[in-house]
Amino acid sequence: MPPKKKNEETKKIMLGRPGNNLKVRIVGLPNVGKSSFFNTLSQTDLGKAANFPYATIDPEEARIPLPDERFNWLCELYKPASKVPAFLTCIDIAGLTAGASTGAGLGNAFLSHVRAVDGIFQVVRAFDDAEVIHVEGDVDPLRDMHIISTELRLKDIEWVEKDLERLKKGAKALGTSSLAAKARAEETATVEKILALLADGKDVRKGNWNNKEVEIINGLNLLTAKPITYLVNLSEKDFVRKKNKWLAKIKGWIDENNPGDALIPFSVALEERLVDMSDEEKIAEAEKLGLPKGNPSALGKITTAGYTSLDLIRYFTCGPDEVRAWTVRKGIKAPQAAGVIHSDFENKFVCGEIMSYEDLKEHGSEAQVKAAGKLRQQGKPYEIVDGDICYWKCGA
Ligand SMILES: Nc1ncnc2c1ncn2[C@@H]1O[C@H](COP(=O)(O)OP(=O)(O)OP(=O)(O)O)[C@@H](O)[C@H]1O
Ligand SMILES: [Mg+2]
Repeated sequence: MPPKKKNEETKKIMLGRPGNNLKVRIVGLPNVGKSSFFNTLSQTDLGKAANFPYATIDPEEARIPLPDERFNWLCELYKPASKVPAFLTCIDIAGLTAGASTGAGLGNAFLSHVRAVDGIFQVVRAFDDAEVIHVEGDVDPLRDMHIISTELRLKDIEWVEKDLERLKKGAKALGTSSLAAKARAEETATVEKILALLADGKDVRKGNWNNKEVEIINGLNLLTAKPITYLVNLSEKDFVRKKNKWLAKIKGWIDENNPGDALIPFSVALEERLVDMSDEEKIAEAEKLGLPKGNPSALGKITTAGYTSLDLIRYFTCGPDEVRAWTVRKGIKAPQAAGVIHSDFENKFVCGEIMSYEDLKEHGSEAQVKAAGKLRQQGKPYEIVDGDICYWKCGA
């Protein structure tokens, strides 16, 4: 008989911190449009956009509601007193310059800010505007991407080298035979593997890791393990005509260096004009510009991409008082998902009454979903599916 597949192999641990309140940080060179982007995203002037490098010094944080048709539909159905959509927490930051890993610009403080988040929105400047100073002298997104990627990697190398030193020092005291010594040797081998990958110019999230290695990587909280969504900031004109001399090259750079990372072209200049418009005005604007019917803003797409890059999904709780989306990490089990609402729901978890969004949409009401036998009682082992509608039951 072939050996049974171990549970461990079928269930892959994810890179990154566990948890449901994950954050992305906007990263990029100075003066590429980060704060202006952040402002439009949060519809506030928190980011202090200004036409000079390093206009942003203190990080600013905003919670960005996720566009969500399922949520809108549920609100229509339940007509609740309170509506709470899913959010992505997004933070603005000062610009990063070449040499940051060794302390240039606002170097080390900057990199420690990046360490504190889970994902990265990297704003890449591809708009020409002589009025807006470029710290490197001219517009060259590939050079800029190379600078950021190098700084993040150099910082990781420094971090990993320190850890390796620590491991080697401790190893002597442990001797060779104990269990602890064996574990230490395994950890050292993994850290050496990480270092080799980084030294080869690759980002940690692009490596091939088994679960044990992922746990060690997660413990190190490395910068290049965090997912990146590349946001290419175009002039409004280029965004509208979907043409820019850099776009194909940027795509090529990502394919070569970080295959699979999302690339989203947008225009901060256009977003700034749209931000004060009503929905109808935005649709009219799209028509005027010759863009596809609907809202011409890329912000919804960007927020969704950031959320997805963090492996986040959401479930809903619905009733006349409130329709609410709860963000959880993919792979989460029912009790932990319930615990996002209240720790008692997790500690005294009994079961969940769960239906899928699709079933509710098909049958039109909870009662009919129940009549169709599709409202199910789920126990502790149940893994939440994106779009589940849950009602938790817990003991006294
Ligand atoms: N697509 C665009 N077209 C034209 N100008 C733009 C575009 N995007 C941003 N700008 C302009 O670039 C300037 C710098 O923007 P912003 O302050 O947002 O940059 P930043 O990346 O936050 O800079 P810092 O690193 O200094 O905080 C602003 O004057 C802004 O209006
Ligand atoms: Mg700024």
